[in-house]
Amino acid sequence: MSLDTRTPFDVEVDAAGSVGLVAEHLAALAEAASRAGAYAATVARWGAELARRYEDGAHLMACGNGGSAAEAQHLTGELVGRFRHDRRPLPAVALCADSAAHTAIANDYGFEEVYARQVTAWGRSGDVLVAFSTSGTSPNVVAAAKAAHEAGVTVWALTGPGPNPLASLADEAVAVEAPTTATVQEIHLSLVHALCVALDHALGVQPSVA
Ligand SMILES: O=C(CO)[C@@H](O)[C@H](O)[C@H](O)[C@H](O)COP(=O)(O)O
Repeated sequence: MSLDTRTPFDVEVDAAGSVGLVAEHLAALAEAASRAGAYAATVARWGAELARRYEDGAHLMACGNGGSAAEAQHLTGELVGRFRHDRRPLPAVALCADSAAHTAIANDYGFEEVYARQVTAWGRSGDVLVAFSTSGTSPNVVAAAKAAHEAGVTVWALTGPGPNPLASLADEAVAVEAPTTATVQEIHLSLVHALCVALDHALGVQPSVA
């Protein structure tokens, strides 16, 4: 076992050495965010469309890998729970969250099928699949989009720079122009919140009066 012999002073020096890298990361985010207004019209339309579909009894599914799996769960958490203001729970499922189904499908049919099979199980005409992939090439997310179309489910994709296979396959896509996976993910998270803003507006959700 090796002991860390650094003093608190050394650690401060190390931290100072990374300040430039941190600032660079944040500058890339600010730069990407400054261009994200270009996605506003699409996300606002998705919010209004989702509200209309929820009124008709539709469901939302979301999927992605790694950080994008977390984005998928973040979105469905906002919908089943709430965003800024109290409202009824909205039906939404993150397909990455069922570990038993996920591992069984991966084990028995292959990893590419983990989302497609769940989309086929749950998806009904009029539902929406929100598919996250920073590369737009993840085979399991692309397969989910194909399965969605076979089931009459609308696909909205959030990806990194286009063109990419998922964006091309989706009914509509926001292909975020950003230099790294991390920055694309950070803009995707903002767009998840923006979608909730648009949805709640379309549903007429108001701050509750205390
Ligand atoms: O979060 C990160 C990197 O920031 C990683 O976990 C990343 O999400 C994974 O490498 C994913 O497998 C990438 O897949 P995708 O976004 O290209 O579909």
